[in-house]
Amino acid sequence: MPELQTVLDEIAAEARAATERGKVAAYIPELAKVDPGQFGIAVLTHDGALFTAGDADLPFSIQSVSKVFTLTLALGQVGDTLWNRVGREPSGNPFNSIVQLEYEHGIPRNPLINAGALVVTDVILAGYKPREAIGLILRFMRSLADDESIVIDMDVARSEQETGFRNRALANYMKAYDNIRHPVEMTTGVYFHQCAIAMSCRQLAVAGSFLAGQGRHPLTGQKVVSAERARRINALMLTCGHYDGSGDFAFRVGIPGKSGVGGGILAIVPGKASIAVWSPGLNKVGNSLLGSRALERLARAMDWSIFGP
Ligand SMILES: NC(=O)CC[C@H](N)C(=O)O
Repeated sequence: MPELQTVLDEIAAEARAATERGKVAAYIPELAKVDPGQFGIAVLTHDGALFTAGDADLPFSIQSVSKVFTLTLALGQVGDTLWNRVGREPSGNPFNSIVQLEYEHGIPRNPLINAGALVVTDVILAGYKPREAIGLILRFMRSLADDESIVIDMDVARSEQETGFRNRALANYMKAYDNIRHPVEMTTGVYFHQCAIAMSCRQLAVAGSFLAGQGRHPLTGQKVVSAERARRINALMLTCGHYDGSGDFAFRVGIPGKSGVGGGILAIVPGKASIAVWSPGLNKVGNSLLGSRALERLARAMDWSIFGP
């Protein structure tokens, strides 16, 4: 087995030299300003050792990677009753698709597409003011990353607030089926802020590590969720975490992963490691182009695919 640090250094060097880098998300104007030349990667192994390469300490907009963490929070609040309001099947559709909702009567396919994540956020919002729910989510991220310096990028939140008509459409549609219980502006407002949390690869790899450790955080020792819940969240990440690119990601990389349009991906090697990679340029289905490639290369080099060598 090669040295992990050597593999990461090679991957970062290749990424730096890559000419084809994908396209940054432009539908959120603030994200369109991000320099596509950046690349970072961080790996936290099960024994608590951290390895990084490239721009691993630069904060980026975590966007839909936040959906894994809000799902964890919502399951903690309402348990399996969550599944009355959201499904557990891959969508085979783009992350912001609205068509399926009509066929399926306002119940989103899974919690990792926008419609499902809006329901999850609506669940978290119960009993709180929007500001309190945003604080709850941010504190959860800080405690998991063991880092109080994590903040929300308010320019990104505002930018999405100003342009997020599609997400409002999804929320309104589900509200017609009583699957959004708060005013649409409240639920979407909290959702835009959770997406605008800024974190580095290092912080994200640490934050997600409980999913690699059967629910226990390797650095803080905290039991975040049961082993069963960690396993199930990983299963959802594998089948749904890359939208209509989930099959291809499983085929190429072979581990649970969750991407965001900021170009970040959190990937989990159960029992072995938590990985965060970031490169802002996206492929056609909205997943980080170089990030996906880096994970493919890393999983192969370290023999990390859950499907075998
Ligand atoms: N795939 C994503 O990262 C999408 C998140 C983004 N905030 C949106 O709702 O459009």
